Amino acid sequence: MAVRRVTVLGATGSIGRSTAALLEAASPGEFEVEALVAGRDAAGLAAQARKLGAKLAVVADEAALPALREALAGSGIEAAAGEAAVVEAASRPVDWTMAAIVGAAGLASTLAALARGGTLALANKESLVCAGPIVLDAAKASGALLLPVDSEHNAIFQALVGAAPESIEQIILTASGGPFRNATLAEMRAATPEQAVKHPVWSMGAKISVDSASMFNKGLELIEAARLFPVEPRQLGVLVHPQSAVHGLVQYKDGSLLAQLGTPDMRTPIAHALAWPHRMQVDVPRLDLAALSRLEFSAPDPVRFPALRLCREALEAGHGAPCVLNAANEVGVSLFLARRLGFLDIATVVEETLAALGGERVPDLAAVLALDTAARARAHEIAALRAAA
Ligand SMILES: NC(=O)C1=CN([C@@H]2O[C@H](COP(=O)(O)OP(=O)(O)OC[C@H]3O[C@@H](n4cnc5c(N)ncnc54)[C@H](OP(=O)(O)O)[C@@H]3O)[C@@H](O)[C@H]2O)C=CC1
Ligand SMILES: CC(=O)[C@@H](O)[C@H](O)COP(=O)(O)O
Ligand SMILES: [Mn+2]
Repeated sequence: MAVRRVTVLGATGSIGRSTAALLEAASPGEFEVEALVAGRDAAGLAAQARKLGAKLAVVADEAALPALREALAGSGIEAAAGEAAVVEAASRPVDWTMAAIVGAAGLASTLAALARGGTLALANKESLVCAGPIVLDAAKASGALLLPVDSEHNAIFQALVGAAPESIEQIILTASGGPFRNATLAEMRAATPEQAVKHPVWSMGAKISVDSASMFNKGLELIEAARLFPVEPRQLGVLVHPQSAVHGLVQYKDGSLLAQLGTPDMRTPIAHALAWPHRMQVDVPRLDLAALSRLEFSAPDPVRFPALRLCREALEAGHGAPCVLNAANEVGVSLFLARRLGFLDIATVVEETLAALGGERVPDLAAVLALDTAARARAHEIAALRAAA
């Protein structure tokens, strides 16, 4: 088989490291790494670039360039920094790109990779949420193949293969319920960042871990699913499933329910996207159904987890509402992690920012970026008022 060239955006993060582990475990000559991109972790990026024999390593933060250069000295690996360098790295010709930068910060490189063509394995759900039609149009224009890596969407993609849209009755996303699945509202009000990032099942970056705790992750995933799959919002459902063994389900109109199961390890969906349409050997622990013995499912609690309602409202409102919701949530999460906002206030900041700016139109990328900036500013103002109250 011909060598496949790959680029990893967000290489030093949780998804990036899982992707690197698969590339490292592959047979010699199977993959060639073109570029690795990170935010500011120069040491982690350089170590990974050396291990994988990358041609280029890029940090978004220009202040991290001297450290990156020093860490790569003598390796022959090119080093670069800044937002333009990130986009240039994403535009370089490769067969496969992993988009795993966290947040709307990943949008420009996701679009650059799609414009170039090839396969884009998408973990960066925020880019689909804040600019869904623009991302999908970019894939269509270049003929790029967009494969979902988010575990639920990857599962649904697998359960949908070969399905006619009219045969689908419902798509169900499973949710672990996060660290506060059984917490009281009072406990959630007093929640600390340490408690919120302690996910009961998955090992992930801080932002998505907080999103899982608030269930904004599942709400963002509802919007992501509406962008990716040929169904109406009313055909999308969420079930809390604490074991996280079933990742997603498709209910067909003949009564069949198809699901994808596996141990909660992101190497499986990443490998699915890396090998598609084939399968590759992955040495993750196998799901032992007899040991698990029981699979539980329940409806999410709308009172403790208003995020699902807010995300559904933004999805129904369309236009700029998902962009505003995403930006406000990113602000809320970062303030919460910095101990400047209460956990439950994240949803309040999102709701109030949506009420202020959710009706804006976003005809093009410039409008999306302007609305993202405006929503962040408004979310900061709202959060400051809450902190002062
Ligand atoms: N982790 C998981 O299991 C899953 C994650 N996802 C999605 O995948 C994405 C990544 O998540 P995760 O890996 O957990 O996040 P992490 O926080 O672990 O990693 C984020 C990565 O993005 C880089 N980064 C941050 N800001 C920038 C920037 N401005 N420009 C370039 N790179 C940047 C970070 O670099 P640095 O290290 O230098 O800060 C790091 O490499 C998110 O969108 C998340 O929702 C989806 C499903 C599962
Ligand atoms: C692994 C993955 O895809 C995450 O998005 C995961 O779903 C988070 O867990 P929650 O179900 O708790 O949001
Ligand atoms: Mn997910």
